[in-house]
Amino acid sequence: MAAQKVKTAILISGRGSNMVALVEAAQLETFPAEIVGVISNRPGAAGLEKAQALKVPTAVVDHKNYKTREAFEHALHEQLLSMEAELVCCAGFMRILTPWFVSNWQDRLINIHPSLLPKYKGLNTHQRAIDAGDSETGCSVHWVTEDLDAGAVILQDSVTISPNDTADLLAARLLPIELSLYPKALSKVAKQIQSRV
Ligand SMILES: Nc1nc2c(c(=O)[nH]1)N[C@@H](CN(C=O)c1ccc(C(=O)N[C@@H](CCC(=O)O)C(=O)O)cc1)CN2
Ligand SMILES: NCC(=O)N[C@@H]1O[C@H](COP(=O)([O-])[O-])[C@@H](O)[C@H]1O
Repeated sequence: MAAQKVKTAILISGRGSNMVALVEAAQLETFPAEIVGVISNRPGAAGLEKAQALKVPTAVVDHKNYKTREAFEHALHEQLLSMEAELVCCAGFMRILTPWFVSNWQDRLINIHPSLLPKYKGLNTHQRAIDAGDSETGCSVHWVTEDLDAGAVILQDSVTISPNDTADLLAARLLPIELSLYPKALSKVAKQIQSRV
C-alpha cells in the first residue's frame, strides 16, 4: 500500500518562485508530498496570485497586524494547523522564527537559503560572497532551528562567481539552481518523514 503523501505548507513573503517549483513538483503522482497551502506574511506578495493560479489554497498572516513576534507566530501556527500541515517549507519567507515556533515544528520545518551554508548566514548573501572574493556561492536547503540558518544542511548546490558579477546577476543565475534543488530536498525530507514510525 502506497505511503500517505506528507501534507506540506509553504511560507512565502514575496514573488514565490521556489513555491511554484515545489507546487509543480508535487503535482507528480509519485511525489511524496502534497502541498496543502501557501501562507504569506505580506498581503501583497506576488506569490499569492501564483499559488491561486495553481489552485493552491492561500492565506495571509500579516506580521504587521500583531504587536509581538510571538503573537504573529501563534496566528501562523493556527493557520498551519487549519491546513493540516505536517511539514513546513520556508521559501523566501523573511521572518526570523522564535524558539517557540521552531520547537512546535521541530524536525518538520525546512528553508532554502541563498548561500553555501555555513557561510553567509542571514541576509545580503551574494554581495558578501562577492566582497569576500569567493570563486563560488550557491544555495542550501536546511532544517530550521532557533539559530538563524544554522540547521543541518539537507542538500546544497553551487554556482561560480564571475569577475564582473553583481548581487543581482548572481541571484538570477542561482535561481534556476534553487528551483531544481528545493523539490529534490522536499522529496528527500518527505520520504524520511514517511519512514518515521
Ligand atoms: N529561527 C529561524 N528562523 C528562520 C530561519 C532559520 O534558520 N531559523 N531561516 C529564515 C530564512 N532566512 C534566510 O534564509 C532569513 C529570513 C529573514 C531574515 C531577517 O533578518 N528578517 C527580519 C525582517 C526582514 C524583512 O522583513 O524584510 C526579521 O525577521 O526581523 C534573515 C534570514 C526564516 N526564518
Ligand atoms: N533568507 C531567505 C532568502 O533570502 N531566501 C531567498 O529569497 C529568494 C526568494 O525568492 P522566491 O520568493 O522567488 O522563491 C530565493 O532566492 C531564496 O533563496
